[in-house]
Amino acid sequence: MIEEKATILVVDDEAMNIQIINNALSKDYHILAAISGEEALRVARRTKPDLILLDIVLPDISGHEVCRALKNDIETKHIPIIFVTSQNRTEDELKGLELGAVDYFRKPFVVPLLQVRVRNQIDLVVKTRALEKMAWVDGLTGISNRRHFDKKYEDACKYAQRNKRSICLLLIDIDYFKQYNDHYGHAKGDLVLREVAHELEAGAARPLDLVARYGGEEFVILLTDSSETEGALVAEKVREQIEMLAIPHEKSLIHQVVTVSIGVTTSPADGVKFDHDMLLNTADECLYEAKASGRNTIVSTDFRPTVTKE
Ligand SMILES: Nc1nc2c(ncn2[C@@H]2O[C@H](COP(=O)(O)OP(=O)(O)OP(=O)(O)O)[C@@H](O)[C@H]2O)c(=O)[nH]1
Repeated sequence: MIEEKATILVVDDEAMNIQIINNALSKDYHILAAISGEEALRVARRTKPDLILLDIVLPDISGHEVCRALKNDIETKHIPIIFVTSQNRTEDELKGLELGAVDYFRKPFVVPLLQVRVRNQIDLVVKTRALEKMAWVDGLTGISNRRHFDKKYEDACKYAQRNKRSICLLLIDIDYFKQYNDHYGHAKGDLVLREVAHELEAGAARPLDLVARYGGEEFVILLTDSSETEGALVAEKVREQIEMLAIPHEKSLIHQVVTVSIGVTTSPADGVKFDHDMLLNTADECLYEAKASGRNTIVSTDFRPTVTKE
């Protein structure tokens, strides 16, 4: 379920039509209104509504153009659009559907029909989101899984290159976890993975930070728009927080509690193209060094990955 009321953007240049739709739907949904095509684009980009009811004839650009623009924008292409119009020409209906609208209905409104068709679309939005979430989430820890990380990582690298920003990668590995499992059992090991994941999320809590389970007992944190100093600060904070959880680990060779080692690296901030896999390799090398230098520590480098030619 969408926890709060779903938001529907109603685009119509006639106040009376907006009023009718508002009366029919506002009990169950949060209604936003726009009276022109340009306003619709602005509101849709800013608020990302769950559904758009879009008139075709508008005073500036047509509803078809609004639909095309929204479907061409990565931020809004997923928003379902229902055309609502007094035009009843089949070619208009066809054009709307071909542009990516999910449904089409005609004025004057039959209110119960409007309500049912809107509810069906919102139900679909809710189910799709639940499925997407399942596909992205690691079942054991509830944080993002590797697939989600891979996607977000690619997007973040492109963003960094385009905008001359740097991103930070932190690879985190639990120390002597095999010994932990062997001594305390796999179920207790699972609990540790959950606690560590929780602590990582608390330590990298900015809206654009991403914490994911990278492999068995390995995690990754992606910090968008962050310098090497910031990356090292976050790494040191989470390392310390995990140590302070004081989860007993009798078989650890360094400490009698669960600890982590962390490799940190940062991408170039000058917009130069870099090899995304190599950045990950660099973080992995740092992690290896952190393990080799005694564990329960971080190793950070400003190593610049090899520039790729394109
Ligand atoms: N409980 C539990 N254990 C897991 C899971 N996935 C991987 N592991 C365990 O994680 C352990 C990883 O062990 P190693 O790669 O040898 O690393 P380590 O013992 O932590 O040693 P260092 O990294 O060198 O400190 C293995 O025992 C895996 O079985 C999981 O989902 N649950």
